Amino acid sequence: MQKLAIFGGTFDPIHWGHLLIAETAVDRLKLDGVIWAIDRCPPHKQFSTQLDFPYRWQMVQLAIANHPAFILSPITNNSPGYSYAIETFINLQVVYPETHWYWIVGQDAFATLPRWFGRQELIPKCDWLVAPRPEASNIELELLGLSVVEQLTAEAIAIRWQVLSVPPIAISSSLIRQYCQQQRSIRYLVPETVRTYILNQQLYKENNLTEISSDPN
Ligand SMILES: Nc1ncnc2c1ncn2[C@@H]1O[C@H](COP(=O)(O)OP(=O)(O)OP(=O)(O)O)[C@@H](O)[C@H]1O
Ligand SMILES: O=C(O)c1ccc[n+]([C@@H]2O[C@H](COP(=O)([O-])O)[C@@H](O)[C@H]2O)c1
Repeated sequence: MQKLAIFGGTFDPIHWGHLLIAETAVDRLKLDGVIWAIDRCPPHKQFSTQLDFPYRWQMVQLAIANHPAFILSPITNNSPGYSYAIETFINLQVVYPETHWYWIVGQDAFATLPRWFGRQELIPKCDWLVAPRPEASNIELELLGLSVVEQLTAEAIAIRWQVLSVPPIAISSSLIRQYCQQQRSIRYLVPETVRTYILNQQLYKENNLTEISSDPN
């Protein structure tokens, strides 16, 4: 049976931290692939603040090009409204049957897991790989794990999770958006193809979003 991990996120924009997490998962868990699932409309973030989906999709595509184990999710037509992880999972299960599933989350997303929509169905079906945020200590992560397990146990949800040991990397999408707004360099924070795309499209410069034609739908 093949082993696939889903890496879900807003990816606004994708950065080297994301790529290193996914690479570490492939390497450590001997995965056959990582599926990059971009949330069209994340339920926990204000929709109006996201860069339009086609831009984020295009940047992920550029960043993962030529990596044999990285797959851009074929599910791009999330139904109207919020993008829920459970929907992504159900759709991917149809495309990839006979799969042992993993789900990659950063520590901050892991902390919200006990509130995810459809968690009763989703959580037991995946092995959860948790990437620590660089500022977190081992003790903090352990305590977080205990808290998440306790909250889920109260709802009779069983979870299998483990820490994904990633070299700490203090890059976030918000840092990159901030640097762009301040006209600071983002070289070496994102892949060069992504940096060029951001510059050419003049992204993250407040109120200057334009239509592009690469929407996969
Ligand atoms: N540097 C990092 N270390 C560990 N996990 C990370 C890191 N950057 C992102 N993640 C995780 O990757 C997933 C997708 O992240 P997301 O697309 O929201 O990027 P982000 O950098 O966290 O964005 P923002 O700064 O806008 O919150 C989330 O589970 C998040 O916790
Ligand atoms: O489905 C939900 O209810 C839900 C609520 C909050 C976050 N998530 C997931 O959390 C992951 C990280 O999301 P983000 O937007 O913080 O990058 C991604 O896989 C989302 O699908 C999912």
